[in-house]
Amino acid sequence: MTVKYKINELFQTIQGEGAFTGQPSIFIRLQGCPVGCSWCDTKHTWEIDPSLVISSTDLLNKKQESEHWSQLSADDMVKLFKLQNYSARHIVITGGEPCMVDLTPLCDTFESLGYSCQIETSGTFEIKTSKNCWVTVSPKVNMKGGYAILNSAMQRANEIKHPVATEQHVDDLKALLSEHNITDKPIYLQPISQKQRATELAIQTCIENNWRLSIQVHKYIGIE
Ligand SMILES: C[S@@+](CC[C@H](N)C(=O)[O-])C[C@H]1O[C@@H](n2cnc3c(N)ncnc32)[C@H](O)[C@@H]1O
Ligand SMILES: Nc1nc2[nH]cc(C(=O)O)c2c(=O)[nH]1
Ligand code: SF4
Ligand SMILES: [Mg+2]
Repeated sequence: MTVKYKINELFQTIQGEGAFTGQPSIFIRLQGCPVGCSWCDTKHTWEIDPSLVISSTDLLNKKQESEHWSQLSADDMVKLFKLQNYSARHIVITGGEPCMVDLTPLCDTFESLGYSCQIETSGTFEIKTSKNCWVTVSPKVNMKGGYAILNSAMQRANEIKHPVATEQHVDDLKALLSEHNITDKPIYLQPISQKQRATELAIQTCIENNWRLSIQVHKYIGIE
């Protein structure tokens, strides 16, 4: 049976975060996340309301963020890329929390067509994806949903991208890296909600630890 995914948004833009910043990318945003980060910038993806299903045409025509979602297979999505004349060759699967479902069939389909894949995940669900998929883990410590970071997610990560606003967030990250024995992965700090204090803290902490800064470039230049 063909797997269908719950999709909140599908659009083409420039990756604004982490190691692939600047890369033209097709974004696929899955519906549903139980993790409950108080500062989450995509709260419209949290609930899966069966009464809010829309067609793929309405999905592509969304003018603003909403809790509406479409049910699409990998092949449906490829047809939409063609319909939209997307030229990006990199696909970012985000959410919501994409790792609540098995992403392997999705990434396999895309990779068989020559696309490269990346997922953005909180590290609180087992990561099921293709071997070559680039995995960005943005670990979520002590969030309302009560989920824990999985060691398997920390080990699978190709990069760790940690949102920060306070010293506590930095301490949480250091403890996590030490607990999971992470010594050789690229670490990015991402200031929460473009706040000046958070940005200053991230800059200072990156310099002290030889980590990298990820500012959400798309928000500064006003693209999706
Ligand atoms: C919206 S999440 C979706 C994917 C997944 N649930 C996760 O948390 O990684 C995508 C990225 O945005 C980051 N993020 C969410 N809200 C943010 C905010 N207000 N400021 C900075 N980064 C934020 C997350 O930490 C994550 O790296
Ligand atoms: N341009 C752009 N880059 C992004 N990188 C990660 C995003 C996300 O919401 O997961 C995101 C997003 O929403 N837009
Ligand atoms: S895990 Fe990701 S999508 Fe879920 S609440 Fe946190 S930032 Fe938002
Ligand atoms: Mg975003």
